[in-house]
Amino acid sequence: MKICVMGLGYIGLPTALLFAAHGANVVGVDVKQSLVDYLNHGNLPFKEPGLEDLYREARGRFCARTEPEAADVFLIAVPTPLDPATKVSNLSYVKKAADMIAPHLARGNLVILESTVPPGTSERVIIPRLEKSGVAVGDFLYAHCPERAIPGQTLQEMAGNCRIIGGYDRDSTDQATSIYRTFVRGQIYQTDTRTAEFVKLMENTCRDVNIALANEFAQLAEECGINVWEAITLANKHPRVTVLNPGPGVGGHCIAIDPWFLTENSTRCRMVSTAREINDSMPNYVLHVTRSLLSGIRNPTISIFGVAYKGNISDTRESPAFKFIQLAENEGYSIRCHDPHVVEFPHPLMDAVNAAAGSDCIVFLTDHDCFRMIEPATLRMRTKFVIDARNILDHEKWTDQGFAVRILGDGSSVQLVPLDEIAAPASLYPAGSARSIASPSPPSVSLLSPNGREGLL
Ligand SMILES: NC(=O)c1ccc[n+]([C@@H]2O[C@H](COP(=O)([O-])OP(=O)(O)OC[C@H]3O[C@@H](n4cnc5c(N)ncnc54)[C@H](O)[C@@H]3O)[C@@H](O)[C@H]2O)c1
Ligand SMILES: CC(=O)N[C@@H]1[C@@H](OP(=O)(O)OP(=O)(O)OC[C@H]2O[C@@H](n3ccc(=O)[nH]c3=O)[C@H](O)[C@@H]2O)O[C@H](CO)[C@@H](O)[C@@H]1O
Repeated sequence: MKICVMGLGYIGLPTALLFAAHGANVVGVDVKQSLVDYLNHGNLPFKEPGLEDLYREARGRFCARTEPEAADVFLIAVPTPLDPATKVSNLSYVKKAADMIAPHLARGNLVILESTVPPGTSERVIIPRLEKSGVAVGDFLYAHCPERAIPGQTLQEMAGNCRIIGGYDRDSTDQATSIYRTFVRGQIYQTDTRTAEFVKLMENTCRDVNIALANEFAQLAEECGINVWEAITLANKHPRVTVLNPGPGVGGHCIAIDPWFLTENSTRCRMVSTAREINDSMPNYVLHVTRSLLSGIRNPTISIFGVAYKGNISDTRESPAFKFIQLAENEGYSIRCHDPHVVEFPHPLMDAVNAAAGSDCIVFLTDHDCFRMIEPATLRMRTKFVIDARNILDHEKWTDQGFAVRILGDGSSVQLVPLDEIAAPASLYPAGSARSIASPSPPSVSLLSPNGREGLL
């Protein structure tokens, strides 16, 4: 069997290699000549556990090209971004991919759309473009098979997760099912194309709404003076409750985007757009917390630890760090960035020691495991503030080194400071002192460590 995979990114490349490693002859197509050359020289453009081994297994049955060619199966995995101005899906890449396939399409071929699209896109947009080949749908087979693997565990999930296959007709659904069966170990559920499109968007919208709820709980907890992390742990003891984790915002290529795809044609959506609004406002909230800590410090510098959109990956797409940095720079803060996983970022990336040197506050935006290993004693800060927006640190380790730690959602560590208790200017205290955080003008909050004793402002 010959499969032509359109788009060799985070989804298309692993999918192409999985098919090739399981016996298919795969032509991977990407419009980026440089990527095609890079792959054909044996290189991989991004890291993902198991991908190098898979590439070795696929060797001999995978090649990269810039143009499609005749095949039994065409699989589309090109981007479907959101237009930032209109919050409407940009379908130009899937349209182009369908147009590129059409001249090679023959009776009996199967076309699979893996890209995430608004409900109805297959019938209204993709199939009519494929029919320009002169072959009618029904004579070629068509299925939407949304991809649901999570970055960081892509290969494991592509093979192990259950799949939804939405065929144009019975034959399309069954053919697509048997093709995925070559490497999918999970259950395969069959449906129609429009339902498959809708299910994919529902899944990510459900997660977005639940994260928004957690983010709202975090802000409420701060107002109530309690620790949301403890409260979530306790609430989750209930057999029918699962509260997710609050954080500095929702990033990535999917969760921040797909809810808009679901609602773009509707006039009835309230909860979905409110959830988006809450999650999109979290960088503002973290900056608001940062601002209240740094008020009164002259020419303050913020060190951002973690610019990837989530822990232990290098992907920065839609990362909350972008908004936080832009807002902070617009307010005049100097910014330094550190992220050991990320290779390319518009802001210069430094090692931890340099990113923290002379800084006034470290803001942990990403939950990389390696951040837990940082030794605070090695960091030479001007003012020892830490904001843990993911609740990942060993807070006692940091407070022992004189840092005042503010945990997102921990209202038990935030107290109003009576004016006569405001600390003296930072410069009066030696570096390393737990009381080295101060301002000539009063900050509105003070900090206690989780045990309420150390790191007091
Ligand atoms: N990344 C994820 O975690 C993930 C998970 C589930 C679903 N998805 C969906 O899968 C689709 C692909 O996402 P991705 O993350 O792999 O994108 P990506 O940006 O990593 O890769 C897409 C690739 O397609 C190429 N391309 C663009 N137009 C093309 C064309 N006409 N012909 C051939 N190649 C073309 C681009 O050059 C790029 O290399 C999107 O719809 C996305 O929403 C992504
Ligand atoms: C339904 C689902 O699971 N879909 C997954 C999702 O993959 P993802 O990597 O985008 O998803 P997340 O890990 O949820 O991260 C998103 C952002 O939310 C933040 N976050 C997360 C959990 C939390 O409790 N609190 C948070 O604040 C996190 O830091 C990050 O910024 O979409 C893919 C493409 O469609 C799917 O294929 C994949 O199955």
